[in-house]
Amino acid sequence: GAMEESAVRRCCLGWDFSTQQVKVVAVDSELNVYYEDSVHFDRDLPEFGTQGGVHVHKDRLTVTSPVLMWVQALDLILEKMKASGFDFSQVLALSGAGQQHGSVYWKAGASQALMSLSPALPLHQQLQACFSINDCPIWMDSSTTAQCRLLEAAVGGAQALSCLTGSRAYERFTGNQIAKVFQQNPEAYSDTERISLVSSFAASLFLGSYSPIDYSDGSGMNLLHIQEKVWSQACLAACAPHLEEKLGSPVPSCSVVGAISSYYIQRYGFAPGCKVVAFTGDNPASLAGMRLEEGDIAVSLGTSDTLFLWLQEPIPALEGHIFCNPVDSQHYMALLCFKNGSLMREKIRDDSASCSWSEFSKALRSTEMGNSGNLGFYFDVMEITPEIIGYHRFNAENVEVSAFPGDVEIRALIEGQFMAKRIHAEGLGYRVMPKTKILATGGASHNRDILQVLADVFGAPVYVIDTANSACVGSAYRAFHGLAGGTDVAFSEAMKLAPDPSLAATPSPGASQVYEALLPRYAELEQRILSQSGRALE
Ligand SMILES: O=C(CO)[C@@H](O)[C@H](O)CF
Repeated sequence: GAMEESAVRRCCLGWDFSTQQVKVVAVDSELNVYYEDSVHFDRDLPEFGTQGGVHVHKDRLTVTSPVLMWVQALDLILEKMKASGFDFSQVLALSGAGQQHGSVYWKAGASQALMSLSPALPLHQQLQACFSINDCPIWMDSSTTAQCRLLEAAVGGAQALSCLTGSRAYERFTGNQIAKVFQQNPEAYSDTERISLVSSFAASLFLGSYSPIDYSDGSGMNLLHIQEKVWSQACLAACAPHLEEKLGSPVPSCSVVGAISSYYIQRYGFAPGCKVVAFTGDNPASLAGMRLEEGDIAVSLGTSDTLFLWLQEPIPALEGHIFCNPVDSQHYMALLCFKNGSLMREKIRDDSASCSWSEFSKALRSTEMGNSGNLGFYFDVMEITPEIIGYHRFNAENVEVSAFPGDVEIRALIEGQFMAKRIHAEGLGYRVMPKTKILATGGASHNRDILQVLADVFGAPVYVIDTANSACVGSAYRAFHGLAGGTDVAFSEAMKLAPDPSLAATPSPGASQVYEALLPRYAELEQRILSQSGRALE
């Protein structure tokens, strides 16, 4: 009735400034998502001429996005929300996410403009002259290989940099991008009073002043000492001069960084006490949205497969990325990317299951766990984890063979993909625990027979979750967590009202015996293939 409709619906907002769009969700105090909206850069802001939200430059290595497009997208989405009658006065707090690694360069004097925004005007008209670089480097850029080599050399090599910052040097990581800006555009660099990540840039828009960089997204820069949670002086010095003063000090990801700027109170009707909780990277925010807990692992089965790990004691390596954990600042998270994901599964489905997923599933059901000792490695494109390409099949005696029968091939592909995931996750310090849950998402997570193999290989139950808005939802959850007291309250405690994921598969009896025997063989054969290709670990 009328009372319910008009009843106070306190909420938190979760934002996502991603590569292709700005998205927002409203989550009520029972942790239900009841509103969402989005602005797509290509479709809604065509004057910027982006494709997929980005500009790929002629050198095909440099990839940027216009910062004023992100600013204008926020104007648009707030106008859309206002036009739809969204009641901003009910927003208790907001947080958000940004595509990782991208960097925003605020021009000297910009903080004045941020602090004195006129509520009569949209943001983009007032921030036009606030950026020393208008085309921001983003995660798809791969033009900084030289800067990566210099940074690794400056700290004693790739493994040393990984121990210090959680990753070897990667072209997209922000420190290397800042180094390139300093080297190629020194005037712009010296005219820069503040450098933000996309996440802390977005938070700054809501704050009306510069928001600090959070530990978790800051871990994606090759600059933050992830154990000490301070900028590494050696990394800063190797990238650019006077960098620390342009970055400001990093903060725990659950920090309340301030109250919303009066600009939003006057222009949109936000409540004066609305809090801003530090924004973070889209992947850390997704970990929060999936409500990953200690011992859990999230497997996103997409074009490439991505693992989200919760780590207590990370083992930095030359593959994968370790970040400070966004919801527990004493712990860590890791990302591991496996490039041969669904495209590889579809290829084997076409070649060995006559293009049919039901034939594919039948083959999995008609073959035994362990595949009678047959093992396969299937990489149509150069794999990232580890760097292997091609098909490699071995029989129970570890003899390489050129082919398997169709159904053996199908099980060898799926068992191999999941054994690789477990082996490389454990290489970063992940350990399956009695309370471990595997959260599966993405296309292949709709195939129950594939999930059964996942449960068997890990010896843990598999749950299916929907992660369509996970970065936004995770940001709204983090806003509630920040409101509830952040570091003093366990995130899982703040999340106890959220809906539970649905159980999809539990390990078959005898699974752990089968894979405890197979996993070391798989690891050994992987090393054999690597050494034959001259890429084995020393
Ligand atoms: O580079 C990445 C993570 O390291 C991507 O997932 C970006 O965060 C996507 F925005």
